Amino acid sequence: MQHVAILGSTGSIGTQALAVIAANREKFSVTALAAYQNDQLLEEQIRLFKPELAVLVDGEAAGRLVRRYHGATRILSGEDGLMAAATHEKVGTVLTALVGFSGLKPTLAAIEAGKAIALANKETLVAAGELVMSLAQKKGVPILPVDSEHSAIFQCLQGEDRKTVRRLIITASGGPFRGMKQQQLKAVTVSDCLKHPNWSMGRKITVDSATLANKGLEVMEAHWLYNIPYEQIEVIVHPQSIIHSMVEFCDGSVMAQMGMPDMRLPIQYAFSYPERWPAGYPKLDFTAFNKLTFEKPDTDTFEALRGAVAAGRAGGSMPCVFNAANEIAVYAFLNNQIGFLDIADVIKQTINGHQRLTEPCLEDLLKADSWARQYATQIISNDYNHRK
Ligand SMILES: NC(=O)C1=CN([C@@H]2O[C@H](COP(=O)(O)OP(=O)(O)OC[C@H]3O[C@@H](n4cnc5c(N)ncnc54)[C@H](OP(=O)(O)O)[C@@H]3O)[C@@H](O)[C@H]2O)C=CC1
Ligand SMILES: CC(=O)[C@@H](O)[C@H](O)COP(=O)(O)O
Ligand SMILES: [Mn+2]
Repeated sequence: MQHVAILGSTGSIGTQALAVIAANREKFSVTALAAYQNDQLLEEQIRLFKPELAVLVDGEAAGRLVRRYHGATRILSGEDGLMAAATHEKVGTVLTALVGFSGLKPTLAAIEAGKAIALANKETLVAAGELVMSLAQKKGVPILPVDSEHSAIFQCLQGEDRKTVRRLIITASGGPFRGMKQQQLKAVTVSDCLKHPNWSMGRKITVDSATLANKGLEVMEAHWLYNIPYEQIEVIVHPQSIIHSMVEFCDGSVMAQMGMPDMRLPIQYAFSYPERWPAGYPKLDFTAFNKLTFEKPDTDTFEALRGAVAAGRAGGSMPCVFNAANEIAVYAFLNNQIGFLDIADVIKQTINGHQRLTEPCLEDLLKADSWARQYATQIISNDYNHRK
């Protein structure tokens, strides 16, 4: 029986993780659930999964839940509540499915407390890969990938000697604007952007997929998860999202992991590893997908990918700053404060304004993150607000 905590239980990954658990009820006990403010959905989840602890970071939302709910689950709020869920003594595995930099502190706390991490929150590794991976190594806890590409690579690497890996090939769908040039991208709307061709996901990652920043974040995530230099990580556009990523070995042999674009698969594998459990999710029909195609990413048009890889290569505090600027720019875009192409521009300006720290500690990264958020917010209010 696995005792799990799900941080971000009301989101796209969180709800799919609970679907995996519901389909394998005898294997799991859901000990803690945490979300930001969706008290209605969290209450439903409490009634279904009966956790010992449920957390809403937002105090008002937690207050609403406390007034309505009178069962056995303890309800907490705020950052302290989130930390309590991440470190609950009965929990063995913590699924980190919060969105953004907010995942970092609870993930570090969970590792410190010796929990296995099923990691969906890629921003944690982007912002603080060195700290997270070295703490995990020190504590002897596994970081099990949930992100589909990293799960694919993890599966391809099973039983292989890491020294024989020549390169990781990360696939990208290309997003809803694949093939477009900057002139066309000037006019795209939030609603165009939220129509991902293959995956149904939260709003932030869906915008990241459209700018290709998601692929840049994933390159950094792979660098830290698999301890592999950037020169050995390649991105290839594969519009069908059937091959989830590949590993090329020193003899030229390439292993690929394939499947329907369905996050329940990698989520389940992160929970079941080292076992593989049966599942009733839709299976791949090769006659329906009889053409798998590949192209080079257009980094002149989708500049965020090139910027992310450059930030990753620069290292130190730069990836953390890239991530923070991206988060601010994405939410500004979602709030119609800036256009689609401005996202990459805000990131670029923030990166250019940053004095990189070479070996940042956690406090340095927290400062770099908040500096970048303020800087990017200032750019948006100075440079873009007057254009509207
Ligand atoms: N969705 C997907 O298919 C994939 C997602 N990922 C990664 O997984 C992570 C989650 O993505 P996704 O599920 O799409 O996101 P969603 O926006 O759908 O869900 C985010 C979840 O995190 C909670 N949350 C948001 N901010 C905070 C905060 N400050 N403190 C505590 N909880 C918070 C939300 O609560 P509330 O609902 O109450 O606001 C919600 O439960 C991201 O890092 C993403 O990049 C990776 C691969 C695929
Ligand atoms: C499902 C998943 O893992 C996402 O990160 C997905 O990869 C997004 O699709 P893109 O390939 O368009 O970024
Ligand atoms: Mn992914």
